[in-house]
Amino acid sequence: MLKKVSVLVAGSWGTALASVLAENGRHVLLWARSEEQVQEINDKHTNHRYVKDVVLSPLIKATSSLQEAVEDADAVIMVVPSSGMRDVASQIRPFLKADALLIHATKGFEAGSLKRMSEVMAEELPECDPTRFVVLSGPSHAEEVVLKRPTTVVVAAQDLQAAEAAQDLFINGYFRVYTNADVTGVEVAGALKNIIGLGAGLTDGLNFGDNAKAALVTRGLAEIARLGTAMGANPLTFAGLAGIGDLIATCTSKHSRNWRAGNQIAQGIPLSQVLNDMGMVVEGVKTTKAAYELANRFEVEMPITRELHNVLFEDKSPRLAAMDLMGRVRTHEMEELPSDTLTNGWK
Ligand SMILES: NC(=O)C1=CN([C@@H]2O[C@H](COP(=O)(O)OP(=O)(O)OC[C@H]3O[C@@H](n4cnc5c(N)ncnc54)[C@H](OP(=O)(O)O)[C@@H]3O)[C@@H](O)[C@H]2O)C=CC1
Ligand SMILES: O=C(CO)COP(=O)(O)O
Repeated sequence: MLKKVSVLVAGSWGTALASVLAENGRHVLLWARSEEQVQEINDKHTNHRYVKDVVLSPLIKATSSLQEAVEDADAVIMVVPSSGMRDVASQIRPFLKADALLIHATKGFEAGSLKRMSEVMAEELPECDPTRFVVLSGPSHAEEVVLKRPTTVVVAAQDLQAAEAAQDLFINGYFRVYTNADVTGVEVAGALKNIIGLGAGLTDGLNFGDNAKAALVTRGLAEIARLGTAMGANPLTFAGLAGIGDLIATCTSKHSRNWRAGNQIAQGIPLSQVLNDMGMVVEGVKTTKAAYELANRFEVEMPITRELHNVLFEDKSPRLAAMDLMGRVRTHEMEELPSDTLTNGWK
């Protein structure tokens, strides 16, 4: 039985996941970095900056002490942005129980090392049992989860028991949790969908229309699956909730910070201003750079990622990027399949 459950940190998604746990009758300890936010959560049961107009369950208690949050915890849910994962993981190392269930819900890679979040956690928490690591991902905007709107996610772990423990912890009538064994696929899909979400915001901002967005999502999925498979993922994972599911949620929703960032860039607002004004994490920007580097490392073709990289970091005009994508050398739709498979239909 998982008695003590903690969530790190009290941003939008951490607060939403804490609310699901509280709905399931769990007492949750939520780590927040500022004393002011801790007081707001404990005294007013709100977290206005990250989840507006929502009254939180009294079962959620906040603390600014990582030690208090993690010591003796049976399950720790890591929801820090990818840029802070290594630092937070190293800070909790002295306090964490070796057999704690460690679930992360972060969508990104570590900049520079290009490591997946579970790899970063494993490096910083060598005493922890790697079979207790779980990733939670899928189409799940915090704004809807805190309103108890029907949502589905997937939890992946090497070990079925760990995945099922995470499933038991979160599942309820509005939050349906599936299991999957493909940790790499679920992490890669969750990170890379944000690039396509940024692209969808750009596409909509340029009024390219529905055909263009359908093309972006479909061809985006093809290049996500191409890189993911090269990194060792099961290609079928990309047809699931962490893949196509989250692409749909991110590319069609105004809740998406990545979509909104792309949309604002299309209006000519500089990237630095977009990120500054958002006041929340936009993982897709750093992930575009990481995926561009991973595509080079694994020698995988990722034309949408490459063009977005050029728009975000090389000052290329989004219209020219779109023209260059449309003008690429003609190819078979399933170009990654072996060449005899590609020609089979014509024999
Ligand atoms: N929002 C959503 O709907 C979903 C988000 N996710 C993923 O969850 C992760 C967190 O995103 P989200 O909660 O939305 O982000 P928010 O922008 O809502 O909140 C960010 C939180 O992270 C804290 N933080 C920022 N930098 C660091 C750091 N270096 N170390 C520790 N904590 C830090 C902030 O603290 P402070 O306030 O003190 O600055 C804040 O609590 C991302 O990877 C995102 O992709 C996944 C699914 C859904
Ligand atoms: O991952 C998410 C929904 O599944 C949230 O997306 P954004 O980070 O773009 O808001």
